[in-house]
Amino acid sequence: MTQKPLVTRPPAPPGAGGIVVTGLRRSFGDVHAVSDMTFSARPGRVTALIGPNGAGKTTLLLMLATLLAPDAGTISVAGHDPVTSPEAVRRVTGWMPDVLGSWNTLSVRRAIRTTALLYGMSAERATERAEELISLVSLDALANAQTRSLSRGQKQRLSLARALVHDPSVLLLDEPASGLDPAARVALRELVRGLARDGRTVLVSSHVLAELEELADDAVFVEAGSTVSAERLARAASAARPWRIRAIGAPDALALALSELQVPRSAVSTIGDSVVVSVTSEDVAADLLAGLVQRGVRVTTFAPAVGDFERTFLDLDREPHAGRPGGGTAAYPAGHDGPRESGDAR
Ligand SMILES: Nc1ncnc2c1ncn2[C@@H]1O[C@H](COP(=O)(O)OP(=O)(O)OP(=O)(O)O)[C@@H](O)[C@H]1O
Repeated sequence: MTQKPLVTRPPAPPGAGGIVVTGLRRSFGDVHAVSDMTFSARPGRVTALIGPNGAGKTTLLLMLATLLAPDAGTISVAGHDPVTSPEAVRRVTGWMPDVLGSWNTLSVRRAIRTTALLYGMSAERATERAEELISLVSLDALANAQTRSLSRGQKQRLSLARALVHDPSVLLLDEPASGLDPAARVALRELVRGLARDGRTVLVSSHVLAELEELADDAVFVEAGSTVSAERLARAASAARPWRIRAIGAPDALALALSELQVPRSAVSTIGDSVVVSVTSEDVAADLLAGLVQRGVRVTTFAPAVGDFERTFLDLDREPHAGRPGGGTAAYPAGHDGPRESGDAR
């Protein structure tokens, strides 16, 4: 498996496609919800927005969606400024809020159709579009159900359908997988990746890092209202990482081989039937695996114990940083250029 490269990039020049944010700030009284955010999200890619509770993710998304004015800084959404050209931004942006505000007594079909009419579609086109989207998000069986009767996961699917009504080139998804069962999560992931493959810019906020690992190409790390610096991300990338090892046969064989390979005892722990070894790089991991196999250890699992996003998130959390507790932003191309690890070690 290929470790995701931890490379930061400067924001694209204003006016370019996708999302470009520079020096963004927004406070609520004394609370600096967004204090210094700078990043870009590129067309054709899914960008994860990662940060602890209260880091400023929703406040950022609201500003991108024209629903909240920044105090300072600049935003470009597909070349448009949400402050000076909110209508242009709304035409190109699909917004899926973390909680769906819907017309409770309308059916799913009518809710989508009404949204399409509000976007200026003809009655005939709005009807067609509602059917297309109902099928896309697999709400066919519930098309005539009142939206108030939907479960949380079904509401999420309706919310996504509404966000897609006008075929936007930029998608802002706030916790899209919240409330979805595993099968619906997989379907959402395929759908969102397909939307990005078609050239859309997708910015997605979620707390479920393992899920973002599967979904996102890039990541923006946010802490206490700011984007995390390239230097801190680079430090986090070079930190030691836990690898999980399982082997068939006598447990002592693995322990003996690790000792022969001079792996310090302090770098080894046991979780259930796995041994977890702290490893500083993929090169070291490759040598370790080769050494174990040479010594006759019958290795069945050898993989990072946590995903790249989760590891970076946890490493950042351990480091002291400026700003309010829990808050910062960073850009982290995740690289979907190789096959992924099976995930059995997550
Ligand atoms: N309208 C508001 N009035 C006052 N404070 C607010 C308002 N909206 C957000 N905040 C505060 O701003 C900070 C950032 O909130 P925000 O909702 O953007 O964080 P978040 O990263 O989306 O959090 P979570 O992951 O928990 O959803 C928090 O301290 C929050 O309490």
